[in-house]
Amino acid sequence: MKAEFQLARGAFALDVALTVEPGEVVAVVGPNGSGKSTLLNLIAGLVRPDAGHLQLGGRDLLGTPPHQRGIGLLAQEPLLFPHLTVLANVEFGPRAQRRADHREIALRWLEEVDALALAGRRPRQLSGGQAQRVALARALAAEPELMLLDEPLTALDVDAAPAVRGLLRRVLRAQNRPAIMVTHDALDALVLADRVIVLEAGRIVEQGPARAVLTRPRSAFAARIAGLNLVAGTTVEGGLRSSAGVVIAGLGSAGVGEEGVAVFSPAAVAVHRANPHGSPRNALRVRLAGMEPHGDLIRLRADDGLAADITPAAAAELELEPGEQVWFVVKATEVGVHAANGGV
Ligand SMILES: Nc1ncnc2c1ncn2[C@@H]1O[C@H](COP(=O)(O)OP(=O)(O)OP(=O)(O)O)[C@@H](O)[C@H]1O
Repeated sequence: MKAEFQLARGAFALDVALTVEPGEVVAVVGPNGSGKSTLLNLIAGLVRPDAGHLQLGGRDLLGTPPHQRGIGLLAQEPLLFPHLTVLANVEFGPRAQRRADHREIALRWLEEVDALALAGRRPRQLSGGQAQRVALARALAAEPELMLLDEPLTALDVDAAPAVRGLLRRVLRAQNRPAIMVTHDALDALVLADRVIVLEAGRIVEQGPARAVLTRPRSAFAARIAGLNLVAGTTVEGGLRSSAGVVIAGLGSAGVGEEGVAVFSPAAVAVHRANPHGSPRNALRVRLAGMEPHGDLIRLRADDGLAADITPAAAAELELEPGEQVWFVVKATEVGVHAANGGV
């Protein structure tokens, strides 16, 4: 997909050029009002730009109405047709395209999203996570050339989100169709996207591989949503082996032997001068590179990029100096281990 849009609407102006390669998943992040929804709506054909162009699979789409663009949308809410069964919902797209094999297509996609057993139910008989899986199957059954995802996990509760995130990752990766996802969640960007684009006031201010943008953010917004500790490596039973060979115990649904990432918040890190032997925690030996104020806390930065947020009192007590070796200690229950995409 290749797009360029200019749009002025009162005080808001959008000016964006964007190319998404086949099979590539791009996450769009940015502050409220930066134009993320407007960008998705321009691509979907729900908003018309003042100028620009949009090419998808060799077709020029700007004059094409939304339903003929071959673009699928997964919104925050599943928006299933309440009076139709799950199967009929998923069959809707291929039926509208007069595909003789609409039933087979629908069953295949329901199977793909682990929802075959739900085929005979009505949407009101589904949990939030089940409904979102069915909505994904419905979008993909129409075989769109491009998928748009608008905060697809936001409406799910914390128990349902990991399974749907894992499913999205599997399904999006298995596809050759490009996808663009708006999200406010650094983890979604990291796990699902190859590339992250940061939008501010209608313009792209930063873009790059998800891990690079989230660990070395250059824009203020990326810095705000990022700030997570990320350790790349290979998933092992109960954790991840970093590329430096250190095993970090954590929780997650990733399989074993996958390219992955361990994620934890700087606030979950305790800092010790000596190795707290015998503790059932992860202890990572690091060299301090710097210290800076971070809200009411002090952020310690290690030379491998890891960060720890500790109170000024704790920092004073430790009498830390840059260049010193210390231990960053974090409980396994505070570490998420995820299979990861792009640039990890
Ligand atoms: N229908 C509309 N008419 C006029 N202005 C609009 C309309 N919809 C959005 N805007 C304005 O356009 C700008 C971009 O809004 P948009 O919804 O695209 O941002 P967003 O990044 O998706 O924000 P959020 O994260 O809050 O969803 C905002 O200044 C908003 O007030």
